[in-house]
Amino acid sequence: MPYSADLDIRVTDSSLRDGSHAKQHQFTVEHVRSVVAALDDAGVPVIEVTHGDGLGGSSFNYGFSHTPEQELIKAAVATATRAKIAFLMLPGLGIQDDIREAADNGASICRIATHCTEADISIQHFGLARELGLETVGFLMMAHSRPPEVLARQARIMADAGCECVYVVDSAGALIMEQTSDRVAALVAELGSDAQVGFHGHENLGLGVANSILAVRAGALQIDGSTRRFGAGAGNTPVEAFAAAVERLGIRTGIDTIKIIDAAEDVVRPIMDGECLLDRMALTMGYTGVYSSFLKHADRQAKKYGVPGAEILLEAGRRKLVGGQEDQLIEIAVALAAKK
Ligand SMILES: C[C@H](O)CC(=O)C(=O)O
Ligand SMILES: [Mn+2]
Repeated sequence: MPYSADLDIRVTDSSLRDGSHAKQHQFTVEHVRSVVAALDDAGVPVIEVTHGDGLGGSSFNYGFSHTPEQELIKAAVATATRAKIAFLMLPGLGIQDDIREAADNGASICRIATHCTEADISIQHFGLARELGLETVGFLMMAHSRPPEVLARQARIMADAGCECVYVVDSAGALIMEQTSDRVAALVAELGSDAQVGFHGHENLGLGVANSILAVRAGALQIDGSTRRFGAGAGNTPVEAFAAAVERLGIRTGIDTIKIIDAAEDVVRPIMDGECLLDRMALTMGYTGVYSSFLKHADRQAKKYGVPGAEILLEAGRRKLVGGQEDQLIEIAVALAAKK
């Protein structure tokens, strides 16, 4: 079933939210204006703008923002001519008043993320978002860590709470091909016409585009990516590569492929601190199933304690850490330093 009369699927660009991790949350109003203008002109229908860890993420644990995220949201809304502006929130980090403020500032899509076994903590937030007239999206994070039937039950909780599209979120970039499509298919079967299904990929095993195409074939109607892969870990599914590939497959996204290729090179790349690399650290995360947002935290602790960052991540994988347990990376680094 197509997404709408003129789109087969809808793409959300997350470079101004997932890319916030790679930028250590140092986005300025100017960065937001330039990226939103370019993506909007290229026909990207949804652009997500928030601290990497969502509303309220600016903190000692996750990293302080350069500019308050509500200012960034306002700048995005003022710049976009066609694109809708989305924001992310993790219940417990952000609070309900943050959702109200983002709605007042003109954002129109509320994306609520929970660990993939904790959907019940999103119920009141979806209720509020719907009351405010916002479109709703749910994120089941670290989706590689649970089988399709568990995710489907969690998706049902979100849909019943008012979520209009539940995403399989491959936070660790650890899903491989059919592991993606089986999860998406399970959600599609569970939700039927009650809610759409989406997929959010990371590139830690280099499979973002392939996994996203398989997600579409399994029935996903919304796909996330980041232009120039500007996201946590090795980054997200590159929007420009995905747009090019699916255009060749006859799948309509509404994105002008040449314009988004240009935006990646001329607008997004210059504001990145560096490319999001498929290097030892990122591969370790994909291989062992570690939350992509841990990359910069592990990097910092590795430097501080003089221990290998990849070893911190390996231990994080052994411990099966989830988002919110960033402080354990410090403990791991201290223990590794003591062993040395
Ligand atoms: C808060 C996380 O960065 C959300 C996300 O993009 C993911 O889990 O992946
Ligand atoms: Mn992500």
